[in-house]
Amino acid sequence: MKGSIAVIGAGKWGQALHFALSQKQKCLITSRTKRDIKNFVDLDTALKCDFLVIAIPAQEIRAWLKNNFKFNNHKILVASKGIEASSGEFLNEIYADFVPEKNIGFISGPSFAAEVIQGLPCALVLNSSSKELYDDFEPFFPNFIKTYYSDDVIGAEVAGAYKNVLAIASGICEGLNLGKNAQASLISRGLVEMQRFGKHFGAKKSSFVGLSGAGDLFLTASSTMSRNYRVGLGLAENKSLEDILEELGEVAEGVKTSEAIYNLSSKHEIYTPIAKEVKLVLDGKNPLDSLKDLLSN
Ligand SMILES: NC(=O)C1=CN([C@@H]2O[C@H](COP(=O)(O)OP(=O)(O)OC[C@H]3O[C@@H](n4cnc5c(N)ncnc54)[C@H](O)[C@@H]3O)[C@@H](O)[C@H]2O)C=CC1
Ligand SMILES: O=C(CO)COP(=O)(O)O
Repeated sequence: MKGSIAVIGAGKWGQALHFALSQKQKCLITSRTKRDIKNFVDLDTALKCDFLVIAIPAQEIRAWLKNNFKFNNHKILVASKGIEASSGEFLNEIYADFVPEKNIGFISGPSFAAEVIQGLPCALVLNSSSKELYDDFEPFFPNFIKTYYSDDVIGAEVAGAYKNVLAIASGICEGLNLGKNAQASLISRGLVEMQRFGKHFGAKKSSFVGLSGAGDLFLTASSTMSRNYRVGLGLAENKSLEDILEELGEVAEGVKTSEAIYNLSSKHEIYTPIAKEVKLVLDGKNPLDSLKDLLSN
């Protein structure tokens, strides 16, 4: 189907992107389980589209690609934010086994699905080594989403994944009533930390002070609308991770991504104290001890 577009994955973000991409043209959507959404189709029909937007959780992507995907000259935008914990691979590395680099881009920037699905204003960065891919996708987006182009794929990947881990830390800080000073210091130190981590993998500094880095971090690390922030609040209340995730009922990418960052930082000897403490708390360390270790001399 020439010029046709489909969203794969009908979770919160997939549905919000489907809403946005349906404003100017018909947009199909598919998911593992059938949903009562306009223009819902089966996977085979969706895969016949030229343009795909894939919004499935980071840890599921490799298996999904292996079991379901056959490249047919598609142009693809990846909407997920995370790092695969089992391998430590960034999403662009996973997709590289299935899709040529010039055919793929990665969405980043501050964008709660709950606001996008109401048509509220939002700015997104479409990151790809191919400006042509950006030019192809840009006309699909509605007026309420302002899009920017960046070629810093790894910068967007690191920023989008890392901010989820920092949102957990910030939620812990809030839940422990440690105050706004402590929270602001965690968030700003987190920004420096994610930039240091990203630099190691070739990310550009500018991505961290823009929408993909500071923009998404400030949003996610300061709002109960964020699932990752709510994980932090639950940890501060000494709830078990199992209970927190069951209550959430949606993906919180920071949980597995903290493990990936911890392992990558150990392997590459990168100083990432906040991500490390988040991993330790998720493994059972007392949250207050952890925040004390981060915040006191
Ligand atoms: N919700 C939001 O505001 C935003 C989410 N994202 C990212 O988008 C990704 C998806 O998040 P949400 O849609 O919000 O999560 P969600 O928890 O609402 O939905 C996840 C969806 O993925 C599907 N899924 C899970 N495992 C699958 C598998 N093995 N194969 C196929 N489909 C599978 C589920 O059926 C569900 O429809 C995450 O990486 C998240 O970080 C990015 C920006 C905003
Ligand atoms: O990435 C997001 C907003 O940009 C959504 O964050 P959460 O997954 O923490 O809700």
